[in-house]
Amino acid sequence: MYNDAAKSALIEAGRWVSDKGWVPATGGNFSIKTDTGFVVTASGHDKGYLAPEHFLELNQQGAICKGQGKPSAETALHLKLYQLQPSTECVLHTHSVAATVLSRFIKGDTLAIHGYEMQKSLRGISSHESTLTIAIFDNDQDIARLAEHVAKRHEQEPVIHGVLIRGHGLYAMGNSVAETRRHIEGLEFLFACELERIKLESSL
Ligand SMILES: CSC[C@@H](O)[C@@H](O)C(=O)COP(=O)(O)O
Ligand SMILES: [Zn+2]
Repeated sequence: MYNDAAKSALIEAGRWVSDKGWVPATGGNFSIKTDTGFVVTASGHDKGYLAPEHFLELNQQGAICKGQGKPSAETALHLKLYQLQPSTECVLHTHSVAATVLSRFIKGDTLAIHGYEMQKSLRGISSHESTLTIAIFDNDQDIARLAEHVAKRHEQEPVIHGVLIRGHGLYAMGNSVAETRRHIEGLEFLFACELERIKLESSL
């Protein structure tokens, strides 16, 4: 994808994800692979009101080629996700209430979901009877270290649709912008269902 088209796609994704309430304040960051490297959001902007000047163009190693401001504080995690799954074209990071709370409620390192038809919104899943697993990582302000934890976990169990960062949010990935958006929407629906189920079961 060309840089300008990549920025337009991310501006549109930002409006959509903001309308959903999944990137409050200046939370979230987005990237897309381009023919020369990556485009990533600049740090500290409201992702619902992005404009072309709110992006940096990076080369394949993550060095800045063009753009103003600082690249997202979490750029290293985006780059790691592209490295781990070379078919990944787009990474969108969101801060929904459901992803934030559920990732705190689950004490272990995995969210396991089964029994929901909506699991089929995720690439490669064809039945509600399968178990979808999403890796959960403790939040860390050292993004390079967090990215290394994700890489280590990927060696044991490939990261396919995304990862949860505890008390922080979701990193979703896909082979196109449309697929990444679908993965976010499907996962957010599943997180919300799980939260409702946990609440109901704990009040019985
Ligand atoms: C609202 S604070 C959120 C940030 O700390 C961070 O997690 C985030 O998602 C946005 O960081 P940014 O540097 O703007 O890409
Ligand atoms: Zn974040």
